[in-house]
Amino acid sequence: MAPSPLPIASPLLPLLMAPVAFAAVLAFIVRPRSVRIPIKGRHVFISGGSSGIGLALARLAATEGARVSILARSAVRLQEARDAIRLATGVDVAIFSADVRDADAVANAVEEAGPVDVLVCNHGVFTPQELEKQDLEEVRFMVEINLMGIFHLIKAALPAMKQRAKATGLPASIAIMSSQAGQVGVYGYTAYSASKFALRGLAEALQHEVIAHNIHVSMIFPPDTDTPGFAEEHKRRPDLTNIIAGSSGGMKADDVAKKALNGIKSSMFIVPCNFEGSMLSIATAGLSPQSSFFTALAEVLGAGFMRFMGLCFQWNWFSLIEKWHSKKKNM
Ligand SMILES: NC(=O)C1=CN([C@@H]2O[C@H](COP(=O)(O)OP(=O)(O)OC[C@H]3O[C@@H](n4cnc5c(N)ncnc54)[C@H](OP(=O)(O)O)[C@@H]3O)[C@@H](O)[C@H]2O)C=CC1
Ligand SMILES: CCCCCCCCCCCCCCCC(=O)[C@@H](N)CO
Repeated sequence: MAPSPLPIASPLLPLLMAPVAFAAVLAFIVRPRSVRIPIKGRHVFISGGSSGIGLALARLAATEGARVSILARSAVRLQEARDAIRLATGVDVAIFSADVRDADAVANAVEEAGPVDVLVCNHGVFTPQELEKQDLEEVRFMVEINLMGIFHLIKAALPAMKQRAKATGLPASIAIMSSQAGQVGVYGYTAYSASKFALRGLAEALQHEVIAHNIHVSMIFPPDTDTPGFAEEHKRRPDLTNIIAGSSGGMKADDVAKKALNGIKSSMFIVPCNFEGSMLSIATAGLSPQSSFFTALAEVLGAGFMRFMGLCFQWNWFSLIEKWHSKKKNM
């Protein structure tokens, strides 16, 4: 008679079962539950939709059959964007000229546009400079547009979004454009990084408040992206900002738009855009919501190693800063 395999297996069994049990627990606890957010036939409202990443997103959403509204300050650039999107897709987008710093103007535009299903808060300004050299006016400019402007948009759109989500039974989305400089502070970006980090607190708290209304919040974290805004920024960016931002590979606006829209559709809270961005997102996962089991697993298993990688990057950056200063002294 063959010996029973049980006596050998029994001490090993719990050991083998532990990872499976852990994975099951993780799959059970991830919140909010992931949903698919449809784009076709829905109203997508994009601030800063007349240029760069916002324009690429507007074009993509129009291609996918959404009704698209874009908002920005310059009426001329809005008209040009509308023409370019019509040429590329045959679709007409609605345009709204308003400054996001003006809460009333934003509320009027949002009301005129009609209830929104997917709100993309994408507008933003970036004028890098060492804080000591930067005027407070410029700091205020960035905070007022990049942070307060987002509050104005969300406050204006939320009531009708809630009603619409309830009436249609379809999940809605509020997406916020941050930056990798909103995950790690970067030389030359004191005001910009502050304005972008702040959005994370806003987004995490907001997700708690709107989940019961079937609204999902997404934060998008692009690296340097080839856009008209970036071309302007690049002219005046301090050397060290260029070097440190270069740690993450640059992207095209269309590719960022694709990543962003896919992230929005699968209701991801954190949406990284490139490989470095995925590492950065694991290293800075903190207490953010996570609806993907696989990403949650990568975060839990990768935490220690990614912290180590983060320290290596900081070591590198501080060495570069030190070298840059000693080179300047010798010149
Ligand atoms: N390009 C990059 O390297 C990166 C960009 N980002 C972020 O992505 C977003 C888009 O950037 P990008 O496409 O490069 O920017 P662009 O400068 O190319 O476009 C910015 C858009 O925002 C609008 N906008 C700016 N200020 C206001 C305002 N006060 N009121 C209303 N609309 C406004 C602009 O229109 P108008 O001027 O007519 O108002 C324009 O449509 C920003 O939030 C930026 O911080 C994040 C990481 C990297
Ligand atoms: C585990 C560790 C992972 C490490 C990877 C780190 C890479 C960080 C680089 C920071 C890049 C900041 C770009 C800001 C772009 C931007 O917002 C401006 N162009 C303004 O628009």
